[in-house]
Amino acid sequence: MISIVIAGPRGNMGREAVKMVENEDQFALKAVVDHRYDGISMKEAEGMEPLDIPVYKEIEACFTEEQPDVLIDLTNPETGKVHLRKALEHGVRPVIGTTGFTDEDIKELSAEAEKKKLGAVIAPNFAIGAILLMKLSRMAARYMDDVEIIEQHHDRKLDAPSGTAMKTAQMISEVRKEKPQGHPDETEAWEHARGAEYEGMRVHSVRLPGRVAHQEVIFGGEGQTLTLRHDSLNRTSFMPGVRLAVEKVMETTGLVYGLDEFID
Ligand SMILES: NC(=O)C1=CN([C@@H]2O[C@H](COP(=O)(O)OP(=O)(O)OC[C@H]3O[C@@H](n4cnc5c(N)ncnc54)[C@H](OP(=O)(O)O)[C@@H]3O)[C@@H](O)[C@H]2O)C=CC1
Ligand SMILES: O=C(O)C1=N[C@H](C(=O)O)C[C@H](O)C1
Repeated sequence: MISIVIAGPRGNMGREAVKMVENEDQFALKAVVDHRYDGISMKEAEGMEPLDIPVYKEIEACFTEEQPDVLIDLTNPETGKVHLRKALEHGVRPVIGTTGFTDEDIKELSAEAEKKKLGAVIAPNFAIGAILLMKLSRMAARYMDDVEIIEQHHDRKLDAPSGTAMKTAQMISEVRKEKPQGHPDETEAWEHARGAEYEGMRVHSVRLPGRVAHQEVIFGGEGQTLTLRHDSLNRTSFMPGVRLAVEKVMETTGLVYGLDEFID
């Protein structure tokens, strides 16, 4: 049995994660962390599943003598970083779905997990299709090195570019030599018209009500283009990946950034 704490249980992702954990026989939900409630049970809190599970404001309250095995964090980048560090300090394995971390953050958090000799996962996208999109993009970039990424999300999203777009660009850069794209003399009459830039690749972030989570990776070559696209149509699409991350974090040591390592 894997004992789990979830941070962010009222959120879009947190609500789905609570349901998933409750439905899996090999998982037990020990407590949830929500900055708006403390010392009550989930069934007494507005916007939570009607469960008899304790809610704490501070994550330390969950790390009592009966330690959980895993923390799932689905909050925001500032909170996610604090939670990851505190989990490691208490010997609890973090699975962080929260996005908005910089390359520096990942390096620092990776060193901390290594020092503690504990498994940790930061997964910018839990959807299996999105992970395949990233892997296929890396494969395509070996042959087509002109590439732009367009990610689209709901307009409640805090971070840009999405964690998925950042990880995709990083995976592409493993095989693509850094180079500028577009016309060498191109100009922008309106600032940011060409989007964000990562090693010469351009990344465009669309935020609209009605969207959930979508990404296109477009490769261009002489007389041809290749478009790879993934769409998450609801948050349930992320749950098989959350389940996989929880199972894998129990078997690993050090930080794994992205579920691509777990999918052959
Ligand atoms: N890896 C993946 O596959 C996916 C990752 N995400 C990422 O997950 C994160 C959450 O997304 P989503 O569920 O849509 O966002 P929501 O805004 O719907 O949920 C976030 C929740 O966290 C709560 N929260 C904020 N601060 C704290 C805190 N200190 N302690 C506990 N809870 C806190 C918020 O409460 P309040 O509203 O009161 O502030 C809110 O209920 C984002 O970073 C998003 O990018 C999203 C989808 C998939
Ligand atoms: O905020 C979201 O919704 C999502 N965030 C993740 C990201 O930033 O890539 C994963 C998915 O795209 C949904």
